[in-house]
Amino acid sequence: MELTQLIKERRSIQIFEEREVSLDLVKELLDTAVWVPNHRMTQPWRFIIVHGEARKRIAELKGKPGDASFNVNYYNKMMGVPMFIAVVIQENPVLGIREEDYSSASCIIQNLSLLAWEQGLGMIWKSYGHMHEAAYRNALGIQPGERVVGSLHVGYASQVPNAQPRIPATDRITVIDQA
Ligand SMILES: Cc1cc2nc3c(=O)[nH]c(=O)nc-3n(C[C@H](O)[C@H](O)[C@H](O)COP(=O)(O)O)c2cc1C
Repeated sequence: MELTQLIKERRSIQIFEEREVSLDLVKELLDTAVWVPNHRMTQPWRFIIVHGEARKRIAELKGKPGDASFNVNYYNKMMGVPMFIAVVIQENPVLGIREEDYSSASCIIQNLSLLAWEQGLGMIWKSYGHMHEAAYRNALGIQPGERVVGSLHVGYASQVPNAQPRIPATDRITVIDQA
C-alpha cells in the first residue's frame, strides 16, 4: 500500500475478531518499528507482549470470576483483545531527555500501527488510567523507574470505524518569509 494511503486509512480498532495474532509477525513488525529518530540514541524502551491465557492478568485486574468485585464487562472486553503490547520506557532523570524518549517511543507506536495496518492487522493505542497503577504494573512485571507509554490492543478488526475528520494542516500553517 502506498504510504499516503496507509497513513490516511489506518484506523484505531476497538473490536477484534477472535483470530489469534502471530507472535513472530509482531516481533518482526516491532523490529522495523524501532527504526525511529532518537536523540542520543538512548533507546530506553521495551515491549511486554501479553496474549493467550496470560490476558487474564489484565482482564482480572477488576476482580476474578466468582469475586464479589468481579467486573464482567471489563473482563469480557479485555479477553476480547487478542494481544496486548505494553510499550515501556526507562524514565531518564533529566526532564528534557525524558520528553525526547517519550517522543521517540510515540514514533515507534505510530510506525507499528502503520506496519500492522499494511499487514491487515489492527491496533489501538490505549492510555487508560490503570496502566499506571500498581496492580497493572505488578501483573506485567513493570519495574520501578519504568513508565508505560501505552497499552496497545492488537488484533484483526471485526469493525473498522469511520475516519474522524482532520483539520487541514493548511489551516494551521504560518509561513514566515520576510526578514
Ligand atoms: C496518546 C494516545 C492515547 C490514546 N488513548 C486512547 C484511549 O485510552 N482510549 C481510546 O479509545 N482511544 C485512545 N486513543 C486513540 C484515539 O482515540 C484515536 O486515535 C482517535 O480517536 C482517532 O482515531 P483514528 O486513530 O482511527 O484516526 C489514543 C491515542 C493516542 C495517540
